Amino acid sequence: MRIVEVRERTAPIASPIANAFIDFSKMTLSLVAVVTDVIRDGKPVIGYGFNSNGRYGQGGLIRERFAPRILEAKPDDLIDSTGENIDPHKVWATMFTNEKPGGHGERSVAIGTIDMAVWDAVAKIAGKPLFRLLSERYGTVANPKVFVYAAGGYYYPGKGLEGLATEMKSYLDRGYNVVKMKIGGAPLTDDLKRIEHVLKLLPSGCQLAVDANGRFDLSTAVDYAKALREYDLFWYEEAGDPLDYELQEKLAEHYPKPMATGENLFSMQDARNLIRYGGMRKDRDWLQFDCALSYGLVEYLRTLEMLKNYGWSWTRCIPHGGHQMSLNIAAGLGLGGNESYPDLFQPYGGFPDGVKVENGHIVMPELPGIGFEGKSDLIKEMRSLAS
Ligand SMILES: O=C([O-])CC(=O)C(=O)O
Ligand SMILES: [Mg+2]
Repeated sequence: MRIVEVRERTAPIASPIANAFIDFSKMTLSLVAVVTDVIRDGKPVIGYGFNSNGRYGQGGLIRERFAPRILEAKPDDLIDSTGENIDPHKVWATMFTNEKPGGHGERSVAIGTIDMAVWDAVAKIAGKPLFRLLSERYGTVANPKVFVYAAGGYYYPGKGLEGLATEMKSYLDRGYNVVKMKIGGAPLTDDLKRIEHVLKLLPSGCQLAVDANGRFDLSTAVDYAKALREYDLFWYEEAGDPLDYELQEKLAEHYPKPMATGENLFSMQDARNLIRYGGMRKDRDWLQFDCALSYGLVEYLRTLEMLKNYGWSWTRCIPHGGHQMSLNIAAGLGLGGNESYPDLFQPYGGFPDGVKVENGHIVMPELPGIGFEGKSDLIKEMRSLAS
């Protein structure tokens, strides 16, 4: 068996929203199809992948470096010991040929996108949902019930407090019990009004998380911490620059409640620096590393191993990105849950058709691969790339 083609298309996911650092008016992503010569139900197995929002499409890197390396490799160098399936670790090593360590840049996004498509193909060839394949391979107990929270609450031109309240209420109406909103794009006093407006409408048992998208210096992060610690927030996310581990560590002195970060750490080594030097507390803080931005599941497995070695439970991981790949990892390997964008970045985010959120959880359907075939608007886009 062999990989016969790797296709990429850069697609828009633009919207007028803004967080504290960027707007999404020109946002794109890469959609990838990995075409194999394995036939299932009379058709070649094709794996699909895409990168998470926030880092733009990676067509240049994929076309110039990573797809050619896969296609130039000897087919036997990419398959596993059964001879009947692709070995994602070997594909990863092939993509990483002649790449220096460190300075990860955005090649981690390009590789992560192809890696997603490879795992989709591997699970389809095995004829099972990816989360079942992962639990079998890595000795974990699969749990198809996954915690999900609703992310949104962006700064929208013209959207006042009422617009924010309507949005948050609509997430609660759809079964979520944790909702997330942006902070740091307005002065502290305005953000506190926005937060209090949302807190007022949350029924008991529901919680709010806030996300500053790396906007603050230490003193602003501390000012926010002093105000935010008066509330009962689900978490205070990405207060300062994602690579400023000292800021994160010092902030903990002022914020005894849960914090979250990690979506902009793109390698096991960066994640390890956060664990070593960021003062993150394994009894309450949350880790948001997103495989689709950070070299894929092959690297995420290394990150999970690192966490285990530092005594962190995988249940402290709730990845960024809101894609079905991380849902499978959560269900298969026992993460704490996954992000979800009920109304944003469609058709890429979300769940297979018919999957409902109940009391903040979804149940994974038993679809082969990652499950993209179960989401009709998404698979239509994907098939249009492959055909
Ligand atoms: O606004 C963004 O870049 C997305 C983000 O931080 C999140 O989903 O946590
Ligand atoms: Mg975030």
